[in-house]
Order: sequence, then structure tokens, then C-alpha cells
Amino acid sequence: MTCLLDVEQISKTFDSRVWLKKRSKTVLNDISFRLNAKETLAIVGETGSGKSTLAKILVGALSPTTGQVKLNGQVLDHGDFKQRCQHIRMIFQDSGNTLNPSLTIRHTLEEPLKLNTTLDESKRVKLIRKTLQQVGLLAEHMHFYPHMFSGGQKQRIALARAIILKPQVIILDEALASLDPSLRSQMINLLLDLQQQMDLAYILISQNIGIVKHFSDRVLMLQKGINVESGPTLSVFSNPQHKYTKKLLMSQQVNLFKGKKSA
Ligand SMILES: Nc1ncnc2c1ncn2[C@@H]1O[C@H](COP(=O)(O)OP(=O)(O)OP(=O)(O)O)[C@@H](O)[C@H]1O
Repeated sequence: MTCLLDVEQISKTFDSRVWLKKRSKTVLNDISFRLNAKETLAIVGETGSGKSTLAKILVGALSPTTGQVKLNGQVLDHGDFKQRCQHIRMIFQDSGNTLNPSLTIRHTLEEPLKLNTTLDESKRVKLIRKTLQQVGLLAEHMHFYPHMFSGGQKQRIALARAIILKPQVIILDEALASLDPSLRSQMINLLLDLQQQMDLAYILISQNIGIVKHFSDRVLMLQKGINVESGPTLSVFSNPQHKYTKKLLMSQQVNLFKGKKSA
């Protein structure tokens, strides 16, 4: 299988000044992993372990102190948002609530198309209709405003905004955390369907071992910015080697023997 995303030895140190004294804090230390098409890698760690910092580096919102990110073998330069935003998209926990309340869904979805494609208006509208249907909404919803949707529907619109440019990688930063269990299962099934249809790769950032077990192929356990254990999700969860992994699994007491798509 060809490698889509190649993350090589990423480290990040934040510098700050307190009372004229310079302080440095290393929040990511030598993180490397590879991601293939149609694959889901979960990045799991407690609060403050560096998950969001890593996600921000992958989408280009932060530059790494050392290391590099390659997409299809090409190094991504920090600040090259046009290249990144077409290929790597991110959905947050509250993405649905960040929709501009004064814009119809059509205008929200049309914005990235105007910025990144040469499609004319009729082709843009056609693609918006198709994308809304792909995420389980109606084509007519493009005329609605965000306040006319439920939380789960808004998260689907955020997903539509993420897939409309046909990206290769989607980063889900706790994107399922605020949904109730039934909406969460529907969203996971939708994400798995889209993964097959569009050859998408996902990076799932989560503290929820149950979601990770259900959704990911491989897992990377992050503790204080260090990759303490990684591998196929079922192997890591059924035979954890590092005490941090054992502690997280114990704290959430998950049934470890059901994996992706069989749960
Ligand atoms: N701009 C910044 N300047 C200094 N320190 C920062 C900055 N951004 C993040 N940090 C620190 O980096 C560490 C990792 O933060 P990060 O948000 O990546 O963790 P996280 O694993 O995503 O946590 P959570 O699950 O709570 O979102 C934290 O200690 C945080 O305080």
C-alpha cells in the first residue's frame, strides 16, 4: 500500500518569557508515523499530551521546531495553506457551531470552492447538492441557515465542508466527543462509508478508548509529547506493553476484543 502521509521526527518547543526569563517547553518529541489511504490512525493521550499541537502542525497552523511532514512524498512547507487545505482538512469537536450564522449552507460550502477551484456557479451548486447528499442531508438544505439544524446535522455540514474539496486526509480532533451515543454511531458509520467511497485516510484524535477501538486501524499513544506505544489498535489494546496504555485502558474499562467494523 502506498504511503499518503509521512510524518518524520516532529518536535515542537514553545518559548515564552516570564519576568524577562526565557522559558522553553517541549510539547512534542520526535514523533514519526505513516498513514495510508483508507486507513485510520488514532492519536490517544490525556489532556496536555500534545495531540492538538500535532494536529495543528499537520494542517500547517503551527510550524514544527524540527522534523517534516510529507504528503505523497512531497515535503509540505509551513504556510502553504492552499496545498494543505485541499488535501488535509480538520474537523473539531465544535465545528458545527463555528458555521457562520449569517450565511446559508450554500454560501458556507461555496466559499472553499471559489477559493480553490475554477468551477463555475452551476458546477459549484451541483457539487454542493451532491456533497450534502453524501453526508446524509438533503440538497434543499443548502438554502437553510445554521440555526435551522440540530447539533448532529451541523456536524454533518462541517463534514460536508471538509470533504467538498476531495481531500486525502481528514483530522478528526475530538470531532465525535460532543455527540450522544446514537448520533455518534451514525456519524462513525457515515465516516467509514465515506472512507471507502473516497479513499480517505483519517487521523482520529481522541481520549475515548471505546471510539478509538471501534473506528481505528492503528493507534499511537502519546504521553507528554512522546510516542510511548503504537501499532495495530487491536494488538495494542489486547496486549498493552506500556504502563501508560494499561492505565488509560483500565480507567475506561473497555471490551477490547471487538475491533473496527466488527463492533
Ligand atoms: N501556544 C502555546 N504556547 C505555549 N504552550 C502551549 C501552546 N499551545 C499548547 N501549549 C502547551 O502544550 C501542551 C500540549 O497542548 P495540546 O493542546 O497540544 O494538548 P492536548 O493533548 O491536545 O490536550 P487536550 O486534550 O486538552 O486538547 C500543553 O501543556 C499546553 O499548555
